[in-house]
Amino acid sequence: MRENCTTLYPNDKVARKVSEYADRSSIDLPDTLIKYHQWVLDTQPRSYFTISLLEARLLTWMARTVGAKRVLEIGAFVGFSMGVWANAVGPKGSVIGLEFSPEYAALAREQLLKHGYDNCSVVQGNALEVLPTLESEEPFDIIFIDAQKSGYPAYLRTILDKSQPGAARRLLRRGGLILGDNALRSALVVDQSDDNPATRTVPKQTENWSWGDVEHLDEFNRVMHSHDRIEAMLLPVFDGLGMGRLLD
Ligand SMILES: C[S@@+](CC[C@H](N)C(=O)[O-])C[C@H]1O[C@@H](n2cnc3c(N)ncnc32)[C@H](O)[C@@H]1O
Repeated sequence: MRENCTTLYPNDKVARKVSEYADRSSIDLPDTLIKYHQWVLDTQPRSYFTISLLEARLLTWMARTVGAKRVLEIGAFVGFSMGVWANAVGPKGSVIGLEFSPEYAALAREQLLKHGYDNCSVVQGNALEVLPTLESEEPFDIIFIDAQKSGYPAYLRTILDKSQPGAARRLLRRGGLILGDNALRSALVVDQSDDNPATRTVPKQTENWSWGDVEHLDEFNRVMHSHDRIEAMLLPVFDGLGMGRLLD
């Protein structure tokens, strides 16, 4: 490498081929998860909310690598990524998902069961209020943040506050993972100039998103990187996956 730059792929065509190749060359997912994903694509107007199958493979691989048995997801939508965690932790593990929308929460509960995952529970409510009051008997091994982007810094603060070393009950275990999806948001966090086509294609304001949220994602990434209790890695694939390991 002549300069310190990780150029991912030269153009979209090559990137698509590489993504499909990586998909075929990565950890297998059970048919039931493939069908669940297809159900989301076929039935949900906001199917773009859900993670890709390649990201599902990465999350499965990570969960297995850290021996995760308990996963908390913030922003469950219709439950597909909860199903991914449920498959990864196995029937003796458990997954809790927080979801604001009563309709999505109900669909998530229904579809998780329909696809054979009975080790999941969905808590309906505003995760900004639910997370600080969540009582967990055992700490989680992984917390996956995938709700409204403006909430990421607050979710991170709460996780750290509620995971104090030596506390009788803590949210995340020592060595546990904090994962933040969409940490780069179509690269808008890094580049909002005309060079970035997302400045023309990403809407300024939707139900769960406004351009001002870029600042909150940037704050999340900065705190993940600079906090002395976290070792961070920001992966520039998918829509940016912020990853942090809790050190104490
Ligand atoms: C990107 S989607 C999650 C996708 C899901 N993790 C998946 O991969 O299938 C974000 C979800 O967060 C939910 N959400 C937004 N704000 C929330 C909040 N304050 N508390 C809980 N859920 C919230 C939205 O209703 C939406 O379903």
